[in-house]
Amino acid sequence: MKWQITKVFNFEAGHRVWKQNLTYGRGAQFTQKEGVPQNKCVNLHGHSYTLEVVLGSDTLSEQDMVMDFYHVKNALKDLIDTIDHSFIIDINDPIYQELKEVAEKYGALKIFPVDFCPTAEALAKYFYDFLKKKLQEAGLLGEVRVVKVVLWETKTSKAEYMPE
Ligand SMILES: Nc1nc2c(c(=O)[nH]1)N=C([C@H](O)[C@H](O)COP(=O)(O)OP(=O)(O)OP(=O)(O)O)CN2
Repeated sequence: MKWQITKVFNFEAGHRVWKQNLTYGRGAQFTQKEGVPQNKCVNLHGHSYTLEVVLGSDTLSEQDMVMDFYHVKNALKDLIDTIDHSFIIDINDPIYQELKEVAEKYGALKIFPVDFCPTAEALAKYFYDFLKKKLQEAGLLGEVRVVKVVLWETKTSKAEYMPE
């Protein structure tokens, strides 16, 4: 890709990494020396997320742009507005049904159901797939590619999704 542009979005959301288990699995050997760690991310908690979407193209439009940043913003606007101040929850999470009932009963909990454990990695893929589909529907995929999506969960932790 000759050109790449990046648009940054910020949103607040809660989630819970219900699959977190620090006692086994990939990398657990680095943690075992600390004793039994707490799986703190299984708790309901929130983040000020920063999302970076990178679009690329080998050509510029008649306006000398990969795509106007304004259009990039609008392609994701509805999704960002929906996920902002929501609680992202996996429909396979054992507490999903009860949380859904609480949300319906009190109306003070906006849930954003997904069908994966909402890690930074999985959410980065979610945004990537969403934006790629938008470009596809607009007939733009031949000219413009989603190069990658970066999702910052905290100031020290981010995930990147760049499948191609
Ligand atoms: N590979 C991943 N690991 C973890 C994820 C994730 O999405 N992908 N998520 C979490 C939690 O959601 C957590 O909130 C963030 O974890 P962590 O970076 O450990 O947070 P800290 O604030 O404790 O980090 P510091 O090292 O203190 O900056 C857990 N793991």
